[in-house]
Amino acid sequence: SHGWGYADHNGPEKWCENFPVANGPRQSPIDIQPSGASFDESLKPLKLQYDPSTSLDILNNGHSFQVTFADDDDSSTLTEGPISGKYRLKQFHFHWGASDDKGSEHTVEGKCYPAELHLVHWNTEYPSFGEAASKPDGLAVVGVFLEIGAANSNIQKLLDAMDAIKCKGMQTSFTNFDPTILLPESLDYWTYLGSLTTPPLLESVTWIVCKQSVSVSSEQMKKFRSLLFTAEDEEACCMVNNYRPPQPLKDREVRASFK
Ligand SMILES: CCCCCNS(=O)(=O)c1cc(S(N)(=O)=O)ccc1C(=O)O
Ligand SMILES: [Zn+2]
Repeated sequence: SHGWGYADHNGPEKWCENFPVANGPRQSPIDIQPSGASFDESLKPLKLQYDPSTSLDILNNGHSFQVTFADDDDSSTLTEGPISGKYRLKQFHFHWGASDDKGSEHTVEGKCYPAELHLVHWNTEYPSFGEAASKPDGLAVVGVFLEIGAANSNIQKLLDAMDAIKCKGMQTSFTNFDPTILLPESLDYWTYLGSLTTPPLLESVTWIVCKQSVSVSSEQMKKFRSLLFTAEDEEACCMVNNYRPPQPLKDREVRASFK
């Protein structure tokens, strides 16, 4: 298992061996310090327009699970917010911990959340996702924190598919799903220039992290942890702690869309 992962032998502390950009100037995630963020009145509200008919399937990709969207037209897009132009939704996925006290990638004044949702979009200025992923303004990822509280019936729709994608490489149809229902009521956000949080760690992401979290119950978090990093024919390893810890802010500013 030479591939990257989240274990001691192939986890975040080792990624720089094959991906030297891991120590680059704009790595993600970061610890967000609200007192250090500057309110920018020029930041617009996020405009998320998703067509549920673009959702295709749900997949265990060996490092998370993702819902993949058809991105061959402008049916599901992100516009406004801190970005210019139009970005298409490609997939969303989550990061989570082995227990409720950790799991998010971004932290807020050192506070970890039990999980974090990422909605990945690519700039239609470029001909494809793969092209966009290598450009400094190629990707825009919306991050949403999950906080332990009431059970979330919208997240439950995803969890009901977990048994069908238990092992790496398993996927099943997941149609007619509108990811808007996963978002918090307020779309106030922090934004900064960063990177993918998994290899290849490309420094091509405009991060848009929502200030408000959404709820998930402790029982629902146990269902996330029922997934496996491993394929059916491998020794089972629970899919937990699939998060990268916060990286140095270096010469970057974090802006807030709200006072
Ligand atoms: C061209 C290579 C790009 C690979 C990145 N793909 S991705 O969908 O943007 C992605 C983003 C992220 S993240 N956490 O949003 O940076 C994590 C995983 C993946 C993935 O590939 O599964
Ligand atoms: Zn992610």
